[in-house]
Amino acid sequence: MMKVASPRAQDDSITQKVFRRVYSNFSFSTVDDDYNHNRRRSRSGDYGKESLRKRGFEDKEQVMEMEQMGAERIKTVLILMSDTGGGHRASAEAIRDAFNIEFGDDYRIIIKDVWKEYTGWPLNDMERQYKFMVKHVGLWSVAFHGTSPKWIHRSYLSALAAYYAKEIEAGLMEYKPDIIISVHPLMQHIPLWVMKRQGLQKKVIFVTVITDLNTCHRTWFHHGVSRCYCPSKEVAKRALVDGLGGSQIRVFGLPVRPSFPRTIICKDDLRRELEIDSNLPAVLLMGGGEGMGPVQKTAQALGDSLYDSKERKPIGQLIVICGRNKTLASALASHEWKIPIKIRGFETQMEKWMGACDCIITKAGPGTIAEALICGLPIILNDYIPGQEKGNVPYVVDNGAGIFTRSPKETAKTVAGWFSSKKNELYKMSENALKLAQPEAVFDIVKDLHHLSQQQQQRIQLYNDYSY
Ligand SMILES: CCCCC/C=C\C/C=C\CCCCCCCC(=O)OC[C@H](CO[C@@H]1O[C@H](CO)[C@H](O)[C@H](O)[C@H]1O)OC(=O)CCCCCCC/C=C\C/C=C\CCCCC
Ligand SMILES: O=c1ccn([C@@H]2O[C@H](COP(=O)(O)OP(=O)(O)O)[C@@H](O)[C@H]2O)c(=O)[nH]1
Repeated sequence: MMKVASPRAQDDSITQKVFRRVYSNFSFSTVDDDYNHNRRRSRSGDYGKESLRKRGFEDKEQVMEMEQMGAERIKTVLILMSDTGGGHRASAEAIRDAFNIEFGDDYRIIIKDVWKEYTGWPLNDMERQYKFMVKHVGLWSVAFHGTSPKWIHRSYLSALAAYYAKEIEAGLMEYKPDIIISVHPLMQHIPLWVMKRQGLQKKVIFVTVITDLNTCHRTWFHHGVSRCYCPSKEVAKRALVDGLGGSQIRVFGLPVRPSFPRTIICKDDLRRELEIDSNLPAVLLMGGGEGMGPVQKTAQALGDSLYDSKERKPIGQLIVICGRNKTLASALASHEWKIPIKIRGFETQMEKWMGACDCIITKAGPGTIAEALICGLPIILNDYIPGQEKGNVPYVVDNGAGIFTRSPKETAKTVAGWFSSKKNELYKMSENALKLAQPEAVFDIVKDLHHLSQQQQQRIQLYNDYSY
């Protein structure tokens, strides 16, 4: 039977234990006492081992943690995501990698679907529900637009927050985060609600990194965040309209894994490594992490259009990345092909496959689009999920980085043209793609977060120094 959780009602819950250990500086006190304790510590001005031991902190772990608090201690960053599609994890990993590159061991990064691990239905099952809904696009469209009004999604999410408060607190606090980053549209309201109830809003920095390029859902915008990182001006405008302040909004771009801009290997080397023909132009065909969209029909149409039946030879080659869609991979593998083809499952080094190809065909997933732009790949968008992906189409097409068509035959004809008589068009679009790319976005985001974290540390220091 389900229980309605009340975070402060019970003594010695897991949450309280974790919460105290992390935030009460060993005084096992309330939040207010925590500040008093800091004041006492600050007055003494001494964090040496001996001094701590004299004060009764004999436990080795306690002494080490006390020492860390006085100095620049390692900060913990908790990134909240869900595998509803492949884009949220990709962005989370991008942020983690950029933190590591920029700040080394100064930050400990944890990527988690806290809902999945700690809560119950419907939060712990979002992947399956999302997969089901996007297969029935009409249903998704109703869910997406029907939940757009603030009063609808707010009240539902608040009810879920109250219901799972204890579990979510435990989930968040287990990792002792100094910074929480949400890269998911449904991970603002609930953690912020919990943080507010625990008085943690001033201690833990909470930011949102939006991973949709244009027509994103309004659940992304929450007034309680320290920052809302928007990937484009279009999203920033929406954030402003939704009432976020200018000081909360930053527009750096969509975070893409640093391996994309930083892997500078020439196409020939990549093709050798991936065992792709080095002379024929190559088109990459994919459909996000789940291998969605008209991939099979498009592959078959390309099998015809990239074969010159007069000369009896291929004019191009095809790489299909099916992601987690195993049915698609086996259907393609059982087909007979006249052109060179590679059929792959879920790939972990997408930058290599993109770097080895000359253009890409994909549904309008924001992650794939942002990565393709960095690789200078002209894009054929062959599908989009209604709602959040709709606006990605004009984002690409209006900027001259690609085209949109749902017809597999037209797609195949366009690629054949690009690989034969219309090479200039391909080249021009590649240039436009590179102009639109924002390879440094993820570094700008982590640098800004570092700055925020330093500012917060200074504020705490000031408070400790002057509040007697
Ligand atoms: C008044 C009529 C209401 C009708 C509502 C009917 C059913 C409601 C059921 C579910 C609600 C669906 C939530 C809608 C908000 C979605 C916000 C959003 O943008 O979600 C996108 C993500 C997936 O991320 C996207 O992945 C893409 C790739 O495929 C791409 O990368 C894109 O860039 C990404 O943004 O979708 C989800 O995660 C949805 C998971 C659905 C699981 C439902 C779990 C329910 C929990 C909370 C629902 C919250 C609010 C709903 C309010 C319902 C009120 C009736
Ligand atoms: O085999 C694969 C297929 C996809 N991706 C990555 O999954 C993400 C897909 O995100 P996108 O927003 O395009 O679509 P979604 O999968 O979320 O629908 C991108 O970063 C892809 O590079 C990957 O790493 N390996």
